Amino acid sequence: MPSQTPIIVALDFPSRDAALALADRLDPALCRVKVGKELFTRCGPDIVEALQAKGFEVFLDLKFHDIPNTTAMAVRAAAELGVWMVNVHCSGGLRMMAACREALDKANGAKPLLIGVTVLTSMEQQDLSDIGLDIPPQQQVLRLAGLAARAGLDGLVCSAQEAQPLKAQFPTLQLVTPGIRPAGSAADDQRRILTPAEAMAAGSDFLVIGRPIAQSGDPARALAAVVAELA
Ligand SMILES: O=c1ccn([C@@H]2O[C@H](COP(=O)(O)O)[C@@H](O)[C@H]2O)c(=O)[nH]1
Repeated sequence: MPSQTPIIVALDFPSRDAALALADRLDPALCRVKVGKELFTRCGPDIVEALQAKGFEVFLDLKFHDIPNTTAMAVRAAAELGVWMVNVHCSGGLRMMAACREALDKANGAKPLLIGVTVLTSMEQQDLSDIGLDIPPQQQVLRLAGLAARAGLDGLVCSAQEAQPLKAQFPTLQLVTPGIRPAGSAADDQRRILTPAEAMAAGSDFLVIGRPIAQSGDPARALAAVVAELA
């Protein structure tokens, strides 16, 4: 049965053994898991299958960003892996996102949620200025969200700091929010952060949490604390 939890634990590890060791300490009823660039590049599709065999729904977080045909075929390949969620960069543009939507709509079998990455949660105003975007992160997020909605995407990756205005303008889009930090946790390289409870109150649908759980001495306890915070 599909899980109802909003929590997605990022398995950012360099090996299959390390990722599966953490998965074994987590309960698929309490969280989904995310396979990102490091783990997938080292282990390939096998790691997705191994996590699914343990009962986890998998968010394949490869943030595809390429020309429309290449990205659409990558999204279709992800669907064939049976992942629950897949994502592309909204800055790949409207035609690229629309091509991904069309590829998934034409695919047979279960379709993953198709999510657009807006502005990375590690970025702040200065980072945007550095790449020639002299506007606040929230303005760029809202602009990209409009494109994602036009392309028919199912949701967005954004900071929970933008969840309120996004939900007001795009109520049907699912908001997937990394940059979640329980009170007292280190921000690490994240810049636009909120606590789990703040994020849910702002309108997040899914919370992506990596290091605060994965690098804690007791991941099961760290996950239970987030579950309790949201109860
Ligand atoms: O804007 C984004 C998009 C993706 N991520 C990913 O989420 C996790 C966050 O991990 P933490 O250890 O909780 O910081 C990580 O896998 C990122 O690749 C993101 O942080 N921000």
